[in-house]
Amino acid sequence: MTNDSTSSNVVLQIDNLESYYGPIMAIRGVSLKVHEGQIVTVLGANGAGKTTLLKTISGVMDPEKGSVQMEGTPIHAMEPDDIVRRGIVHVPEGREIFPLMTVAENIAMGAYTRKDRGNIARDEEMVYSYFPVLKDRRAQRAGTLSGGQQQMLAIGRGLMSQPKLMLLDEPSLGLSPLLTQEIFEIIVRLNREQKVTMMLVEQNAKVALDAADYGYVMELGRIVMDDKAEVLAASKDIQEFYLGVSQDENQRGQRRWKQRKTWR
Ligand SMILES: Nc1ncnc2c1ncn2[C@@H]1O[C@H](COP(=O)(O)OP(=O)(O)OP(=O)(O)O)[C@@H](O)[C@H]1O
Repeated sequence: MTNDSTSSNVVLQIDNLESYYGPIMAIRGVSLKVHEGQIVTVLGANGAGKTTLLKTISGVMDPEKGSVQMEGTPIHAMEPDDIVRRGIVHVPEGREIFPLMTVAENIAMGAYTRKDRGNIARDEEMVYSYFPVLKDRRAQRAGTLSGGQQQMLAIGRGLMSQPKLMLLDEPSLGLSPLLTQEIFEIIVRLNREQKVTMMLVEQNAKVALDAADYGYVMELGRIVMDDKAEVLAASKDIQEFYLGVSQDENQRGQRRWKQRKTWR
């Protein structure tokens, strides 16, 4: 099974990727595809290699083997700035906003790689239209924002580079279920309305599969399963390992699963 059921262009293609931290092999022969317009999720538990995969795509880490291609061009030997200029932006785990700078300054920083400087004010307004709370707080230091607002700022700053592909590392991390839902609704709107293709890594399989078109599951640095998001959401293995449903409990478990409002 590969992510080939759509005829749209392949934005990102990864083949047999291997990445290491010193002697530790964190990515073990990963291959995947992301098509234009899709939301693709990579699910996996702590330490599965999701962050390392995103760091290797965005050029923060160099792979030992394999290739990363964007629209057919190899990018795995490029510098991170050049990868941003080509249209891939990485919204890191923990947001990594600039805490002492204001919200407006953080957003302006997102445009640092842009050659076309003409439409920056227009794009700032676009970001504020998705995240009105940031507009209200644009003169406030970013470090004083709540966790959810910082996540919004990290996404907003990423949008300022005019990405074709946004890499999102655990956007739900540390957020309440309600805020997680709100952030994911905005991610889906950005995908549909601003035509930003999304690759998001998550431990929260429920929200990620609800939003995604296609999903890959990582374990110990490998892809162990991939399929359309709705097929993964219905799969027994996914329900058992990632959605907290025990198959041994049979009907009792099934009943409880149906009653649960959230799966995590
Ligand atoms: N800086 C590092 N030095 C050495 N090993 C690391 C480093 N960062 C991650 N690892 C190891 O690489 C493997 C993959 O880690 P990675 O952070 O990519 O996983 P993850 O799926 O993103 O998990 P998490 O959700 O906890 O971030 C793990 O075994 C981890 O211990």
